[in-house]
Amino acid sequence: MNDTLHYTTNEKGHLTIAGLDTVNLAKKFGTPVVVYNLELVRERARKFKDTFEKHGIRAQVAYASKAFSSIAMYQVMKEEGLSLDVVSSGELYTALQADFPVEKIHFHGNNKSLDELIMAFDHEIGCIVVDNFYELELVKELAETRKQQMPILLRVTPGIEAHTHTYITTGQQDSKFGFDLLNGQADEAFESVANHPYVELLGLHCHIGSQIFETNGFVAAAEKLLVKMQTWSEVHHYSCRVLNLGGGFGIRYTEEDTPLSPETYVEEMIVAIQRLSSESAYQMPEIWIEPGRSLVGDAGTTLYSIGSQKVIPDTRHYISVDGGMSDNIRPALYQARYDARVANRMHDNNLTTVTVAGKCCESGDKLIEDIALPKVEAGDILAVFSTGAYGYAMASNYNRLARPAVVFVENGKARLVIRRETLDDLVRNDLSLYEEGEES
Ligand SMILES: Cc1ncc(COP(=O)(O)O)c(C=O)c1O
Ligand SMILES: N[C@@H](CCCC[NH3+])C(=O)O
Repeated sequence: MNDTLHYTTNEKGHLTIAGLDTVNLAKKFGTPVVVYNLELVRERARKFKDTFEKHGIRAQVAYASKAFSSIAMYQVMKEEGLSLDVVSSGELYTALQADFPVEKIHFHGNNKSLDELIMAFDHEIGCIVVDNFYELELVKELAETRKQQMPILLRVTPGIEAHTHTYITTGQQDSKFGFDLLNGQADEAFESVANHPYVELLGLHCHIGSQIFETNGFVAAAEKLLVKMQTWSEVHHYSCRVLNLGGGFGIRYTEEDTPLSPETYVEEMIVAIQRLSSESAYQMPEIWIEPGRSLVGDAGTTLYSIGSQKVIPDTRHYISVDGGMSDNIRPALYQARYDARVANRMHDNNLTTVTVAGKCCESGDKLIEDIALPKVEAGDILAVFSTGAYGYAMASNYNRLARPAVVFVENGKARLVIRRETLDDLVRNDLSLYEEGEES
C-alpha cells in the first residue's frame, strides 16, 4: 500500500485493470460499472492474515462487509479463509446465500432487532458483538429460553478520537456505539454476563474510526481494553481470550493519502499487545481485526461515460458523467477526494482543470472538484479510482437512477457479479393506485 498511485496502460493508451482494457470493459458491461481488481483484494486479505500467522498469533481477520456486500465478494473472503463482520439481517442473509461458514460470522450493530438476533441464533453464528444493555438483555433472554450457547464480545468505546472525518470516528466517548469504558458501563455489562450459563463472553471489541493512517490509536485502544480485561481477571477471576481492535486501516484515494501496509498495522498491534500482556502478566489474547476499506477500497474503480460539458468562463469547467452521488455519496457526505483518469486518453498530457459532476438533480453532486484531465468529448470513459469501499454499498436510487453493474477481474478474465439494475427493478416494489391491493 506504500507505493504511489500507479496505473497500467496498454499500447492503445487505454487504462488496464488486472491486464484488461477498461474501454473494452465499459463497452461490454456498460457504464457506470464498478470494476474490482480481485488480485489486489486477495493480496490484501493474505497480507493481513499471513502477518498474524508469521508471528504465531491466534487471530481472526473479519472482512467488514459493510464496505461492499455481495455474494461473490463473500465467496472470495471465504476462499481466503477470512471471517465476516455483518451488521444487518440483509448482510447475514447475503452471507448465508454465499454459504459463508456460520461459525466465522460476527454480528455487529447498535440496534439489532429481535428478529435479527433470532436469525443469528437460528444460524448459530460465530459471535454477536453486543453493543448496549437493551441488546444484552435480549441476547441473555434468547440464550436462556432456547438453552443455546451464544459467544459474544462486548463493544466498548475507549474514549479515543482517531484523526479522521468526524462522521467516521466511532471510538470517542460521545458515540452511539458501545459501552463506555470509562464511566462504568462496560463493568456493569461485564458483571451482568460473566459466568452466564449460555452466553459466553469472549472478550472486548472496539473500533476507533475509519481511514486511519497511523498505528498509535490502535495501540492506545489495545492498552485501554487490556487494562480492563486484566482488572476483570484480578477482581473477578474471569479471563477474556479475545481482543478485537476493529477496522479502520486507511487507503490511498489521492496522492495526499499515506497509508501503511497491512503488515505494518498488524505488526505494530502485535508488538504492543505482546508488550502490554507480558508487562501485566496477562495471557496473550487472540487478536481479531475487521478491515473493510483496506480490503476492497482501492481495488475498485468506477468507469463512467462522459456526456455533457459546461464551461463558465473564468469560473469552472464542468464535465458530467452518467452516475454521481447515487453510486458514490462520499464526496457529498464527507467531502471525500478522489483521483481519476480518462481511460481512453491515458497518454494525452494536454491537461486542463475541470470539475466532474454527476447527473443527479443536486448542485452538490460533484464527484471531483478541480482535477487536471485531458480535453474530453462525449463518450470518453472516466475512471474514478478507489471506489471499492462504501461506494456501491452506499448507493441509492436517488432520481430513480439504476445502481451500476459490478464486475470482478482476475487472471485476464472479467466476470459480472452484480447485474446493473433495470428500469423494471426500479418499480418492482411500487404498487399502482388502481390495482386491487391491500386496504389500510
Ligand atoms: C465495527 C466496525 N468494524 C469495522 C469497520 C470497518 O472499517 P474500515 O472499512 O474503515 O476498515 C467499521 C466501519 O468503520 C466498523 O464500524
Ligand atoms: N461509510 C464511511 C465509513 C463508515 C464505516 C462504518 N463504521 C466511509 O465511506 O468512509
